Amino acid sequence: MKEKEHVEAIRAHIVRDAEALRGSGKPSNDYTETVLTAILQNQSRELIKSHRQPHFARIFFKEHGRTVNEDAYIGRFGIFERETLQPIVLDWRSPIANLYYNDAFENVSVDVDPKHPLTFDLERKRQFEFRDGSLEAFYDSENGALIDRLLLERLSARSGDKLQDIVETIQAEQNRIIRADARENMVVQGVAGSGKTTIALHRLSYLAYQKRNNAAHTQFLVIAPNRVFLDYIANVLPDLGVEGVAQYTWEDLTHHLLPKKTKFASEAQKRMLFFEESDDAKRAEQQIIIHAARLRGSMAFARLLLRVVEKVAKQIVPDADLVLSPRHQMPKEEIARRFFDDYRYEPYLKRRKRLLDSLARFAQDAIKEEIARFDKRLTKGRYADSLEQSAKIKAAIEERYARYVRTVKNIDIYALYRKVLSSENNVSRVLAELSDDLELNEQTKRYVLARYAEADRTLEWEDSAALLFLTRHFHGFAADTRYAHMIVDEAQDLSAFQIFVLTKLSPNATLSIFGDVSQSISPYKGLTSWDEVTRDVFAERAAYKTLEQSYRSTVEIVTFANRALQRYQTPGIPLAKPVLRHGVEPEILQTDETHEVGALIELISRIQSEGYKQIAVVEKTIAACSALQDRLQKDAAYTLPLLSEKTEHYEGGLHLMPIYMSKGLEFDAVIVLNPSEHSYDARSSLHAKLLYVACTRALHRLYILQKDPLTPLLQAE
Ligand SMILES: Nc1ncnc2c1ncn2[C@@H]1O[C@H](COP(=O)(O)OP(=O)(O)OP(=O)(O)O)[C@@H](O)[C@H]1O
Repeated sequence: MKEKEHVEAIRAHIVRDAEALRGSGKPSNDYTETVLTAILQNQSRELIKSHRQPHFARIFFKEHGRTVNEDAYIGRFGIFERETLQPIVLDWRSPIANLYYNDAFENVSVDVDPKHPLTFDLERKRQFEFRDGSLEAFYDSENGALIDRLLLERLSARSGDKLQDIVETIQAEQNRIIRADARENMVVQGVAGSGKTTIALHRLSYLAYQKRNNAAHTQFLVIAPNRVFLDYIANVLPDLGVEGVAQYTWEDLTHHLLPKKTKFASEAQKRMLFFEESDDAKRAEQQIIIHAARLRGSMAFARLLLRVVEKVAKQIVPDADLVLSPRHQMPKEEIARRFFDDYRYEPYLKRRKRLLDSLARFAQDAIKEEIARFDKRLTKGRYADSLEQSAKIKAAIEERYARYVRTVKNIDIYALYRKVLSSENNVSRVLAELSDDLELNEQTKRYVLARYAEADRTLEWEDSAALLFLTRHFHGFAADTRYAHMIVDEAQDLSAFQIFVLTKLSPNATLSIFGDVSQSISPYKGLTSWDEVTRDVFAERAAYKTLEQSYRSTVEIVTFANRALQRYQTPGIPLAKPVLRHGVEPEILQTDETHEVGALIELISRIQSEGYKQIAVVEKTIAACSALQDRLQKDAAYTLPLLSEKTEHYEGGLHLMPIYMSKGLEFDAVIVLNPSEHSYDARSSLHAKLLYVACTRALHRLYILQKDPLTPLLQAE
């Protein structure tokens, strides 16, 4: 059958099937029926989505040991004959679809049945091009070259308003990550634009497909850097057929899990200290702040806290018997047994509550029995005496009970936390594990001790991992945080301790962690290498994978961005390799103070006239952004909307933003404003990384608008 006719035949099937599904499944109180209805509704939604483009590829293959040649169509969603269960189109996530994504053509092993992988030879891959729902053309490839052609075409046509799915062009190295074993934890280090965010979300879709018949195992969590970013990725999961994934920023998750509303200091001031000009005094202060942050984000600190937790837990149970009457006593061993054995699956303060409840029942029984005993001994007519005496018995037991209960210690995790960090011994011990620099350790110790001695000092985000850790042990986490799998994006901004806390969120969850340490641009937090995560958090049991190809930007832009980074390359982390998509060389435009505003407006308008809509104008700091906004308004009545952490919704378009807000996003064109030698110090790896992040946000065009001499960081060597 010709391909066009085949598409129409599939569409006719879709219409029939969707019609049949419409009546099936009804509201019910029965669990099985409810699940079934949800599955049918889901199938119906997928069929409707498939109608426009039922498939995007076809593969021709032969299984080893068999003589027949086979073929299969691959689409976003599987379509099958309902009676015979014969596939018409295979879901891109199905095992056989692996043949399409694999770069080899011969001896490709596929886990159709995980216990017996099958081996195939691939004869051809066919790709289909649909335009506005109509099949325009198809191309065959016997060696993979064609796949590159489609990839280049897709990347050239890409516009960065919202992240999109890439099921047609997933690359082999990305496919291996998407399909990695769900039972395995994974750390992925990928250069800027290597598709980390995209494949993280495709991985969730793949896992959801694998577990599609088991609703209890499809609870997923995505941790992303900010709300703008969550908006940016919002469309991908629904497009990939995954609904209801919990999505949090670290900040939102922290507020959700802590036992009470806690105020954390904003990071604005700290960012100023690092991003504005530095002198020697400021640099010294920065070192101490970085070291104090490392202390609180380290696994050495987590280990110290665990020891503290175990010690404090022992102090909750009094070292004395509960004696309510000569006949009603509970030995301390029994009380400890209840606390440490009977309730061992509960967090400590829940155990404490259960213990107190059980002691209260014991006291009530004691009162009843002692009064009954007294009543039995009474002779007739002494009713008034009896009442009086019963009240006395009750009061005496209650008094003894209350006295005992006062010795069952309660724990305030906030006070405990401050106490831990007000102890010279604790702080010195952890610092000594982190660094041999005695002077720096000493200064940091003094800084930390002074900070935590003050009971009303506002907490910082650096404290959040420890507070969550204490919450978990003493209060427990809310029951709605049971996940099968968690995706952490931009994970270089989290500390090892934060990632460790995430591993403790759900008992059996696994994590896929994506990030790029070359984009660690918050020196006071985050990771500079993955070692502490792979070694201390996962005890070397997480798979470590790297992605080196950069797909987002043109060769010219990636080469330019690499200039900044190559001086400060993290050992073991390679520079980005661009996919062979060429474009226009980045342009460095000269201007001066008087003409800067006019030049910027003119440049924006030139870019827009070329058809680009997603444009970022980036400055180093939020203060510089505000100053520019004012000047544009005053000098030219020009409004340039600002993207900041206060932005609630992101719809794309033209924006001014500090570089740290652009992280994770992408734009058709990026204008970097005045990266001078003054504002981007060639001796600062932080400044180099900031420029790297800024430049790698651009898909097609990069401009530098320069009024002062260009920083050496962006000059050709
Ligand atoms: N296989 C692919 N096919 C088509 N486009 C791709 C592919 N891989 C990545 N891309 C595109 O490359 C761009 C970068 O992807 P993404 O934002 O996921 O990368 P990232 O590694 O998270 O980047 P960064 O760390 O710089 O924020 C996106 O436009 C994405 O659609």
